[in-house]
Amino acid sequence: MLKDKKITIIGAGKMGETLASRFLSTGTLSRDQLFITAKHESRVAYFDEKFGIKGSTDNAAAVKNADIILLCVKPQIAPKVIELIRESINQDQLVISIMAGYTLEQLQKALVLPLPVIRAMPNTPSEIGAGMTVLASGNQTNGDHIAFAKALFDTVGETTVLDEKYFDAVTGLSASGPAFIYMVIEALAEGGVKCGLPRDVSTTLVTQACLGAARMVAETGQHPAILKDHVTTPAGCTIDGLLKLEEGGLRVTMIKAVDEAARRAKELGGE
Ligand SMILES: NC(=O)C1=CN([C@@H]2O[C@H](COP(=O)(O)OP(=O)(O)OC[C@H]3O[C@@H](n4cnc5c(N)ncnc54)[C@H](OP(=O)(O)O)[C@@H]3O)[C@@H](O)[C@H]2O)C=CC1
Ligand SMILES: O=C(O)[C@@H]1CCC=N1
Repeated sequence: MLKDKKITIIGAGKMGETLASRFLSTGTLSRDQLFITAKHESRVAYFDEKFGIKGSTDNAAAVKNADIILLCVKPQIAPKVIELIRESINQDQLVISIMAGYTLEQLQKALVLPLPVIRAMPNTPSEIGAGMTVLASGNQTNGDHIAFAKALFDTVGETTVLDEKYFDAVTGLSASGPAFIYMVIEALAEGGVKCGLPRDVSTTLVTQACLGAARMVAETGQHPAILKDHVTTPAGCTIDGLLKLEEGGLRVTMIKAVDEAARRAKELGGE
């Protein structure tokens, strides 16, 4: 489906690189199908050296021959960047934005022409094909546009389509979530070190505990609370650890972390 499509990534930073490298490594796209832009020439040169993907700092020229334009700049500079490209885009092209907080309505207004637009919210585990992407589409899109977006993001992990009203929550949980989990992994590994484990062993053990626990939730379909109860032997050791987590307010803190990230995501679109 994507074999003859040309894709321009506007703003090839961390996420642009994550997506491009996966598109290439899975054979979904060839380097000739990809083009990138960045602010600095050094970043453009980096993409050429590392992936053989050509690029430039000229956003308007970069979108002209693309079938799909993937907007990966920060939401704060979206109005400026869209103003640069909008006169070079036509209705045969599909615009996909991964920008946090920047709504389909804002995107459509900034582009002026009624163009097919899709919002996508991926996350960094996309780099290894373990990503999660949520899609929402604008009112000019048809089934083909959604199928293209799905085919693209299916190569980086799981994909689902949701109403746009959920996007700030999706951003706070699914896109920011990996950072929260890395912090948990880091902290638990420190716990192992505190108890005398070598650091590398500690990190391996906590990583496997996280992978195993995540797979248990995904594959057994059981509620996490039930799975937690299976670990927690009466008068055993786990309950003492859980008590410390409750004393430290882990659950409240986690809920607030997602809520705060979602609140900030919403705010980003208006800056
Ligand atoms: N990081 C994440 O986990 C996720 C991020 N997102 C969204 O992805 C987007 C990018 O985030 P991220 O990759 O982390 O950010 P980065 O800061 O790594 O990337 C932004 C890129 O934009 C480029 N850029 C800046 N100004 C311009 C310009 N005028 N024209 C063209 N390119 C420009 C920068 O170029 P240069 O390198 O030359 O400075 C940089 O490469 C954001 O909108 C974010 O909300 C969505 C989901 C997850
Ligand atoms: O922190 C951010 O703003 C971006 C969007 C979601 C994940 N990273």
